[in-house]
Amino acid sequence: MTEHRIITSAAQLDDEALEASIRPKRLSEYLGQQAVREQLSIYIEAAKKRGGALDHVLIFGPPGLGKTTLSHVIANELGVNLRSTSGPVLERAGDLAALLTNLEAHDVLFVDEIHRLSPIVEEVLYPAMEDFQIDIMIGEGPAARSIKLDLPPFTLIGATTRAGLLTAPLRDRFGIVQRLEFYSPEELTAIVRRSARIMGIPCELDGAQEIARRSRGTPRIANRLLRRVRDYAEVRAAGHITRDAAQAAMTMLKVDAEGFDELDRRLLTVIIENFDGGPVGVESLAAALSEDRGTLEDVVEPYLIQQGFLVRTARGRMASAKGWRHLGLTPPPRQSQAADLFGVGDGDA
Ligand SMILES: Nc1ncnc2c1ncn2[C@@H]1O[C@H](COP(=O)(O)OP(=O)(O)OP(=O)(O)O)[C@@H](O)[C@H]1O
Ligand SMILES: [Mg+2]
Repeated sequence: MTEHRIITSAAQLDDEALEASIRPKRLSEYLGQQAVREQLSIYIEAAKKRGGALDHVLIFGPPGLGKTTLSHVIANELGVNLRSTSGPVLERAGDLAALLTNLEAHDVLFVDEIHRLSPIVEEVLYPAMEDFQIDIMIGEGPAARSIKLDLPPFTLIGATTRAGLLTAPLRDRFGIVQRLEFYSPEELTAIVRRSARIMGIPCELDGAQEIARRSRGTPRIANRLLRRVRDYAEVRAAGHITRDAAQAAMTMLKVDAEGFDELDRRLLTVIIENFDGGPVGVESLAAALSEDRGTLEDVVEPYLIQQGFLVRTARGRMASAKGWRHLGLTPPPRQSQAADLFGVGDGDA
């Protein structure tokens, strides 16, 4: 059911054609993420000056924040090719070896969902990352022997929503680690305006702001909401995205003032009504919502936690006082104290 969420941060098919034209290609078009951009621009320039490959880069953060985009931007800025694959696709050691031996000097190999690499493939990656070498097995049985192959110096860019699931030896081999943060409403406003300009949609500042505020800190959601608001505006508002048109469209889409949709509200409601506001374990919560645990942890919770509607404690999830109030409920005294004052982090709220 998550696939049908208008504000889902997972990629959807109908987005793809438009995405290609909207997706930033240079660092200067990559809005927000100030710290990440500053650091990377220095590392990229230094690598170019040295005439060497950029150090390996690990990018992590919730879905839709721009990990894939940033990887392409890095390759563009370096002026090299990007070869793309993903953890689950690389089933055998040979799959990775084939990719690696086809790289040109200083190319980028992008591995999406790098936390899902199989252990065998990961073993091949270690010497490749460290010494630009791989061991290949030739033949089978008693006659089999392994030969060492030299690789051109390359840059591995790994992306993941779950940095915590990476093995330590893999994590340690990345010289540059960048965490993407949720975007501010101002940054998202700039992203919406840029996308609208590229798509040729007249969009007023307060229309863009309204969309930005409801985008859960996520550019992918901002761009998706923009397209749906455009549809609405074309039919009801002469194609012009104003604040009123944006509000009306999002009311129709059941995206509320905080940018929450049914699933966000259902999650808070279930914690409050079924579990007295928590704490409740993620498994019980997933069962009560008939949702996949991974979806809750990767897609739904991070924004609710970042915005302080939900608190993760050692004993499970709790709705904060803000969470109660969002649903129009009065938080019990215990809730407002425990969750808001002491609940942040792993304390025993
Ligand atoms: N910094 C940014 N500035 C402008 N647009 C952005 C930025 N980051 C992402 N976007 C837009 O958001 C879309 C989603 O980004 P992207 O696909 O890179 O996310 P992701 O982090 O790789 O997500 P996933 O975890 O699902 O793979 C992009 O197609 C792009 O149009
Ligand atoms: Mg991606």
